[in-house]
Amino acid sequence: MTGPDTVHARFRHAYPGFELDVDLTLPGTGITALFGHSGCGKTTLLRCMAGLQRAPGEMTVLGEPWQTAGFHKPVHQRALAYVFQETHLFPHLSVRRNLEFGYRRTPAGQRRIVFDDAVHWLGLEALLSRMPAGLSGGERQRVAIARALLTSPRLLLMDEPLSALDRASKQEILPYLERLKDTLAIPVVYVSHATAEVARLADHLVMMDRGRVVAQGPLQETLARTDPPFRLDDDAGVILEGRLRHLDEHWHLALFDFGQGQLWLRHEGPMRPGDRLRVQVLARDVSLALQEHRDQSIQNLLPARIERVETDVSPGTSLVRLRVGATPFLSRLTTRSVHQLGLRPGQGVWMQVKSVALVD
Ligand SMILES: Nc1ncnc2c1ncn2[C@@H]1O[C@H](COP(=O)(O)OP(=O)(O)OP(=O)(O)O)[C@@H](O)[C@H]1O
Repeated sequence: MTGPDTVHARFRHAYPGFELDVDLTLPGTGITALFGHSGCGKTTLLRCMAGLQRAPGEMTVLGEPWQTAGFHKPVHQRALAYVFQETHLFPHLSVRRNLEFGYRRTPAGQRRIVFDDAVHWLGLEALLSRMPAGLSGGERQRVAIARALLTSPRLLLMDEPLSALDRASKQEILPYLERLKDTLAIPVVYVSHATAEVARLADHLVMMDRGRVVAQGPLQETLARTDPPFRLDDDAGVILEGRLRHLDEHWHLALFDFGQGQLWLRHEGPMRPGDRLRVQVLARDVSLALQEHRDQSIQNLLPARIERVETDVSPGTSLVRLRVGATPFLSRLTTRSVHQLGLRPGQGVWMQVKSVALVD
């Protein structure tokens, strides 16, 4: 399905020993994460979308054809920005001049992003007169992203933009990317290996395996899929979105409301009631009981219904897919427990959640 509010990409391309064959329709706003093991074809797909890699197929961006059976819009005529792991800033130009380079590339009548807005969104006010060599890795990447935005793209492609940064720089830049996600009204396709990054930023997820799309959809539903090859081994779990309802200062706990239920999490850092949060609940932190046991240490106890019981990565463990209202959860149990409790689809159970992590 393609339309004025979507990005449609359909490509086939072969390298020796590798074949890309995808047909994707992505939302026209928000961040779509392209996720998958090394070598599954993420960068090749991005290059096909950009037109840098010539491949038979189709590409339509918000109703505008970039590629059809008999037409290939030249790369330089596409309103497209590409942010890489390496920033490719001009070393001899100040931050301001680097940004102006992006800005001036777009004719005045086609500019949709104001210079000062991009500077503000990426927090670059104090860096404008600096030279790239004197910037930290995170600062350089912020400049590269602002420069890309100042070309007023209709599509932003980001290929592992944080992977060259250390943990501290990643933490520094993530809030800026989050802010952009809420401000920008264009589609962003974001390649990443890191589940934490995907969990924090993406709205939509595309999982790839050996050149094929194996799952795609809204982040929460797609991350919670249990059927191979989507399964995320140790990272299997779900992401919940909701609001902070209440802070219990005495016990240093925060009550998180995901619409269909509530969970306690540790009160960390600055938080205020009403704040929107994303939290991760890993399958290994969820256990199940047939009755409501209040006489145990786990604070988070929720009634749930079993949807499916699946074999796991090893035969000794099973993955149970559940729902609390409409919200999916996963629980990793030993296969012996599944048999002893007689767990089966449709059954009502009590879900005990040992730990809930704020996605940071
Ligand atoms: N120019 C090329 N010539 C031949 N084979 C290529 C070329 N570019 C990529 N490949 C192969 O195509 C496959 C997909 O590569 P691609 O870089 O798209 O994967 P990826 O998912 O982005 O990997 P990573 O996460 O490691 O960056 C790999 O097997 C790779 O070796």
